[in-house]
Amino acid sequence: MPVLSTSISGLLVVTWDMRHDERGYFKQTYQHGELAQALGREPRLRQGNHSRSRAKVLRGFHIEPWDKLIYVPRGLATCVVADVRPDSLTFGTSLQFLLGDSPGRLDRLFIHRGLANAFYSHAETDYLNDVSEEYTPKGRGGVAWNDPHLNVSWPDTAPILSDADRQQPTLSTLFPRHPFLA
Ligand SMILES: Cc1cn([C@H]2C[C@H](O)[C@@H](COP(=O)(O)OP(=O)(O)O[C@H]3O[C@@H](C)C(=O)[C@@H](O)[C@H]3O)O2)c(=O)[nH]c1=O
Repeated sequence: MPVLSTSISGLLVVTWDMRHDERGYFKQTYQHGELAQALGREPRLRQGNHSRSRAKVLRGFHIEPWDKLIYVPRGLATCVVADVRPDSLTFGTSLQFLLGDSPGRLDRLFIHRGLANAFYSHAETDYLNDVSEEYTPKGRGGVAWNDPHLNVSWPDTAPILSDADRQQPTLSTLFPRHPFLA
């Protein structure tokens, strides 16, 4: 089964073998049926996104009302997914993946709506992101990339950030009475 579960429910790693020959390689990046079996429902993909980031860019933790199936076909990115769902048993935990060209992996991550994800580009990096809803700015949120509770060990302490990502709130601001943050 090429779809692996993780310690965070709703976060799946989709991994397929590469077929190499004299021309290069071929690999599948996901298959609808395998994903449906792992999710226990039909995956829904309604929009495809592509961003290119310069080296040292960090696109910070975004919480969005859609599922995401991300892929880094070129470049190298440290991708972090954080559980910021207040009712989740793994609230406040995160998992880190090195995706893209070697030493990164050409895996896809399936990220359920409501989880937060962010990435840092070690080199110029292309980031593909298929999502389950068409874009609307309504309902988008975020968490500070350097939130003290998430305590992510990013490869850079002074990355290039957007204005919005410089101003994202901390978990303590979003959930002031959450018992896990006491
Ligand atoms: C997310 C999105 C943004 N936009 C616009 C809004 C803005 O003008 C411009 C750039 O938006 P942002 O600064 O929010 O882009 P960015 O910081 O790259 O946001 C992305 O971050 C990574 C971590 C993700 O996983 C994505 O889901 C998405 O949240 O593109 C769209 O037109 N459609 C979209 O689906």
